Formats: sequence, structure tokens, C-alpha cells
Amino acid sequence: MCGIIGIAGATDVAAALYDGLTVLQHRGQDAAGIATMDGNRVHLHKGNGLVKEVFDERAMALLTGRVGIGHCRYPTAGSEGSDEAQPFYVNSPYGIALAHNGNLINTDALRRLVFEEDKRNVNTESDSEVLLNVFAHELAQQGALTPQAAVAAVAGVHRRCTGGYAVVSMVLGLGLVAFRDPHGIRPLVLGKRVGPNGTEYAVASESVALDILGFVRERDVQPGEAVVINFRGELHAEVCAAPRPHAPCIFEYVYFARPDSMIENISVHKARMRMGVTLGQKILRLRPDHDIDTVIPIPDTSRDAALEIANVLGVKYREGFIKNRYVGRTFIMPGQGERVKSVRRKLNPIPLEFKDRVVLLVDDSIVRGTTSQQIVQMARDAGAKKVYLASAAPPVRHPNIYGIDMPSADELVAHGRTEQEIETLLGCDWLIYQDLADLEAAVAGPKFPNRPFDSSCFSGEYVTGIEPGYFERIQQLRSDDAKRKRRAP
Ligand SMILES: O=P(O)(O)OC[C@H]1O[C@H](OP(=O)(O)OP(=O)(O)O)[C@H](O)[C@@H]1O
Ligand SMILES: NC(=O)CC[C@H](N)C(=O)O
Ligand SMILES: [Mg+2]
Repeated sequence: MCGIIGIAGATDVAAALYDGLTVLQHRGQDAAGIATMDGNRVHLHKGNGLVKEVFDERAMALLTGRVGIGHCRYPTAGSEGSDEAQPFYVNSPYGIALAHNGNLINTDALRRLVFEEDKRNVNTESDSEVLLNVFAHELAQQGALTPQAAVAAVAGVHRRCTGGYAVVSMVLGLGLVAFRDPHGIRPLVLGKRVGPNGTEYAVASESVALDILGFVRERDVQPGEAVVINFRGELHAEVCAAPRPHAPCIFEYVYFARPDSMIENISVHKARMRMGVTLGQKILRLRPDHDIDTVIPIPDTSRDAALEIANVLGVKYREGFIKNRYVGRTFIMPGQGERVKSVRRKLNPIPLEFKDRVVLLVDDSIVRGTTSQQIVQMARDAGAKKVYLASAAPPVRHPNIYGIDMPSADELVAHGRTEQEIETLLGCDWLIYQDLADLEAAVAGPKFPNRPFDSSCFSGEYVTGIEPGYFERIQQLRSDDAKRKRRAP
């Protein structure tokens, strides 16, 4: 999952883009980049690392201009190399820079067509560079460079690209162009700020980026919509895709997004609390006479749900693991070796919270099982009498192909296993998962109980449809094994 942000401002925007990226850092820790537009020049700086590592004062000083875009990357295609850091730039037509959150699933076919028919070279393995070239080709087919031309080009992207995409781009001579895939799988929110120098707009993966920059959240960019903001700060927005089922990614609410974000008018924090309530109720249903002494969250993301579980069960909530704040998110690290090592470096138990107690550990999700396997053992080593484990999400049994790097079913601890088998593998005394219907209802909330979601990694149902052989191909390309081999010298 990557973080994206675009600003059409009244003064230079690089510093605001930088600040915005730092609050989107949880969405991608591998690479970061900013591109700005100043007159007829695009300035671009990007590289591997966290936002604070990629930019220094000198790099920032060169990023002049009132329109700009930023990206922090968690790769789902190609390699982790710096040449695939974003934004990408093409010089024709006009000069376009683009940053993408999501994953295309027809990249191979598109790449061929872009080369053979559009006569354009894609220089990396990145699906986002393919997307940029499709957009560029479609824009080149239009007449004069107007907001309508940009919308028509985005309509072309919608016709040709399949998968999850939220995109910020800028076109020299026009301004900022942002758009979202026709199913609205990946999030994108629009904000406005009226200041002494005029009206400014920002779009970002999550509303937290708007909050800290003083933009007021206006609305989500609609599925299939293109939003164009020109240099005078005038906004033109149009839905330009044939209607498709709306399917925002449910995993954003489970794990990815920050709790202080609003996505599709749903508070992520509230969604997580409701997940805790429904899971707590399930625990009470299955074990009305449970012997749980304390509920302990596995920091960070599970905290909201864990607190509500404790409330429903009527037992104490205790922080039993202390997180080293200087270690990043484990799940989005590129290699399994690195993930395994970092769990121990990141989390350390407070023994007195475990000693002689029956503890219920709560995680937001169990994906590869890397975290839970080690955590259960740590709890036992710290003296717990019994260790129960609850997951606020159902078993992840299927790949995610729309922007979360879980391409290989074999790497998922729940794939092809019963809950009983997973319990044994993770070494806990009892394992309990949220039911999918409860998760969907918890995220949707009481006001819109039947809202649809992309829950494909739980259900195995893919809203875009899947070409035969696709899973086998991405397994070959993107399994941990394949990535290790690619990285080997
Ligand atoms: O089963 P696994 O493959 O281990 O993946 C799931 C775990 O990874 C994530 O934590 P992460 O450390 O990435 O971030 P967090 O601090 O936000 O919880 C998630 O919150 C789970 O704890
Ligand atoms: N997680 C993402 O959104 C990744 C974007 C893009 N597919 C890349 O690999 O760079
Ligand atoms: Mg976690």
C-alpha cells in the first residue's frame, strides 16, 4: 500500500507535501518521492528510504512550484529498487509526473500494447510506469490541453487498466489531475483550504494528511472520477467510467489506514472499535464462562479493537507489549527474514502483565503468522498460564492483488488450513477469528449496514474478475522466494 498526495496551492507546496508524506509513512516505508511543477519545468527528487531519509534541505530547496505530488512506496510490483520509486515522469505529451497507490492486474498485456501500438517505452517492471504511459498516450490523443482533455484521457485509462488505482498526477501547462479506479478499491480524499492567497486543493490517500496541513476534508474522490485543478485553483471533476460495483478495500480499515482517518465517510477508529465489539460478542457466545484475566493488544494497530473486546468481556485491558517506536511496520517489510527479526526487535513483553494469568492477545489480522507465532511464545516465556489469540479480521486465505503485497497464497498461514490447524501452528491455547459478515457490518456501521467492500483476501471473490493463470504468474514473480532470488547478487 502506498501513500499519495497532491496539492494545487497558492504558494510553493514542497514543504506541505513533505509534511503530508510523513503522516502517510505508515502506508509505505521503502521509498519516497516528490515532484513539483514550476513554469515549464518539472522538479523531481526520489529515492529509497523513509521520507526523512530521502529529503534533505538541499533537495527540498530545488522543489519549487505551486503544484506538486508526493509518494511513499510499499512495492507490489517490480523490485524495491530506487528506479521504481515514484513519482514517475514522462516528457511527452507536455511533461507528466504521476504517483500511484494500488496494483494493476493486466500489466503484462498493457505493457505489450503500450510498446507495440502506442510506441512508448516502459523502462522498469513497475505497473505504475505502465499506467503513466497509458495516461500519457490517451492524453496525446486529445486536442487542446484542457480539463476536458485530461478527463477524456482518464476515461481511456479506465477502459484499458484493470485493478486498484488511486492516482495523483500533474501535467505541465494544465495542473493537478487525480483519479480513482472505477470500483473505488483504493482510497483518495479531496480537501480544500481558503487562505489569503486564494483557494487551494489537496488530494491524499488518507484524510490525516489533509488534517495536519489545514485542509478541510470535502469528500472522497468518487470511483471512476477524475479531478482536475488548474493553476488558477479552478476545479473540474467528472465521473468518466462506466458504473461498476463499488468495492473499497476492507483491509484499509483492518490494518492499513491510520485510526484518525476517515475513508468513505467511515471513521477508521470507529470501524476498529466496532470490530472489537462484534468479536467480543462472539467470544462471549462461544465461551460464556471464559477464564480470561486480561486482554492485551499486539501494538499498534489492534489497540482500538482490543479495548472494546475487554469492555464487552468485562475484563481488564492491559498494555503487555512495549513497542520500539524506532522500528517500522513489520508486515510491509519486503522480505520474510527481515519481518521475522523485526518482530522481536520491535515488541518486548512486560512480564508482570503475563505472570500466572490467562491472557487474550488481540491482533488486527493474522496474515503470514510472523507476528503471532513469536508473540504467543513471548507471552508464554513471560509466564502466562494460558495464551488465547483473537484476530479482529477473519482468516486471510487468498492473495490480495489490488495494492497489498500478499500475492502468494502459500505464504498465508491460513491458506489451506483449518482454524484448528492454525491454532496448533501458532502454538496458542485457543484461536478465535472474526466472522467476515461481522467484519463487513462492523466497518459499514449502523448507518449504511449493507455497504459493499472488496474483501477478496478473506472471501476469494475478486470484483474485477481474474484472467486464467494470473495467480500462478504473480506467485512466480512475487513470492518471497522469487524476491529473495531477485535480490541475490
Ligand atoms: O501475520 P503477520 O504476517 O505477522 O501480519 C500481521 C501483523 O502485521 C501487522 O503489524 P505491523 O507490525 O506491520 O504494524 P502495526 O505496528 O501497525 O501493528 C498487523 O498489525 C499484524 O500485527
Ligand atoms: N502499494 C502500492 O500502492 C504500490 C504501487 C505500485 N504498484 C508499486 O509497486 O510501486
Ligand atoms: Mg501489528
